[in-house]
Amino acid sequence: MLNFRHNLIKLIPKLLKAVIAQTAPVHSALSTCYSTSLKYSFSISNTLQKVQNPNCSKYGITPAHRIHQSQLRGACSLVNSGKPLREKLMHDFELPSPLSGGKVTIVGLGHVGMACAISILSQNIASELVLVDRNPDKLRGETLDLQHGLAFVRNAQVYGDTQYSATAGSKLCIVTAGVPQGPGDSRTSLAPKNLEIFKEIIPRLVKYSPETILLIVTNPVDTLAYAAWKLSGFPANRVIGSGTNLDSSRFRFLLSQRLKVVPSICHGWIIGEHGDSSIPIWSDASLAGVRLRDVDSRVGTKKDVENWSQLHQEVVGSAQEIIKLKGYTSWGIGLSVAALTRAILENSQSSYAVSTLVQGIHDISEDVFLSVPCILGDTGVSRIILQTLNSAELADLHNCAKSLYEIQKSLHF
Ligand SMILES: NC(=O)C1=CN([C@@H]2O[C@H](COP(=O)(O)OP(=O)(O)OC[C@H]3O[C@@H](n4cnc5c(N)ncnc54)[C@H](O)[C@@H]3O)[C@@H](O)[C@H]2O)C=CC1
Ligand SMILES: CC(=O)C(=O)O
Repeated sequence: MLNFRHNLIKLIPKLLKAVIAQTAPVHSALSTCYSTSLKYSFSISNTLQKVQNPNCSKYGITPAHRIHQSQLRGACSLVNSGKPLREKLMHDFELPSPLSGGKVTIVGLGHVGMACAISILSQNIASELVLVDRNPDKLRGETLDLQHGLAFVRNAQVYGDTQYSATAGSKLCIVTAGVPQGPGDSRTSLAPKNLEIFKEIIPRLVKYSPETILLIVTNPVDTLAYAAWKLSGFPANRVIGSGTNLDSSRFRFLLSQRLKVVPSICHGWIIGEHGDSSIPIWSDASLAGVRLRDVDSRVGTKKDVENWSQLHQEVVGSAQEIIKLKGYTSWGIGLSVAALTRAILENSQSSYAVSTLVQGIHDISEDVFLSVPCILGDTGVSRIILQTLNSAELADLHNCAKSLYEIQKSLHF
């Protein structure tokens, strides 16, 4: 590299002569050789692999020194003192692809949207985060606030816009926009209002990112995941509700508290509807692979003297408890969504309880979205795990499907 740079510097007089005498494209190529030789130790060898400009030979430059003009466009500015500082500081050599595959949009910058954003950013999951909200002041404020922390995370771009064109080419669109529950409100009571909001949002996301995956968080999440599926016209694998991933995580936390271990080694699925009628699968609950029911078959049943089933009641009551205490829930769902986002962007093929179209699964006849363990990757839901459910669990799941179907029938999509 050093020898080569030395040789290039020796060529400078010839190059300058050529620059003055010749046409614009050649000028650009040659003056780039000049500035490159003087200013940079950056990848000259890389440049030479791509050299193509045959005109260089006219000026006594050997084929090895030919430099493709397009690779070096902009470097002329380095010899032009009238150019902006940015161009004096840097030569745009090979700009990153605008569509890196890691572009994520979040619509709705309330408590939940921002918790999703900070969880995704701080874990370096997305390379590009686009924030959308209908409130322009909130949008600008939240965007600036996040941008001011970007020096402390791995390279990621964050920008906000009220226009959906900014979301174009998103790999994943997370929707948290909508009316939240107040104390005492049920999730299902939000359905009519949030459906109207979805009628506005979903077609716009689809217009600009027709290949995206939709991850729905707004409540009632199962009904709205169904709505997003209908409104988008997407195949079902590309519409996911955050579902009972949060409920399962709450369950694992509570198990860990009782067992006095960390949540990551406690396993247990909560399936069905996110919220009040969710279903705990006690038969699968385990500590580091040891099933609780293999140790005590009464766990989670009415005969259980230790009352482990209380944990599920606590899961069901969690949201209202937090809403009463702080007004809203945010961190748990933010981290849950970040985990789902990572699985999709990294094509991890890991399993999560998320809301998906379950028609035909476990003999469910209704076209409803409910949570079951799903494998997630870059196609969205790649597989649904067919759990071994006992008759009571199956009956609960069928009841869930029926009640969701009734709610859907009362809505106008
Ligand atoms: N699935 C889950 O596990 C959870 C779901 N949620 C749900 O998430 C939703 C959001 O909750 P929060 O963030 O607490 O509410 P919030 O009121 O703090 O934020 C909602 C945001 O949506 C925006 N918005 C409303 N309509 C919009 C539209 N048409 N276009 C763009 N932006 C719009 C608002 O301007 C606001 O910034 C609620 O439905 C809530 O029930 C909340 C926690 C957990
Ligand atoms: C609000 C809500 O759905 C939750 O935190 O579970």
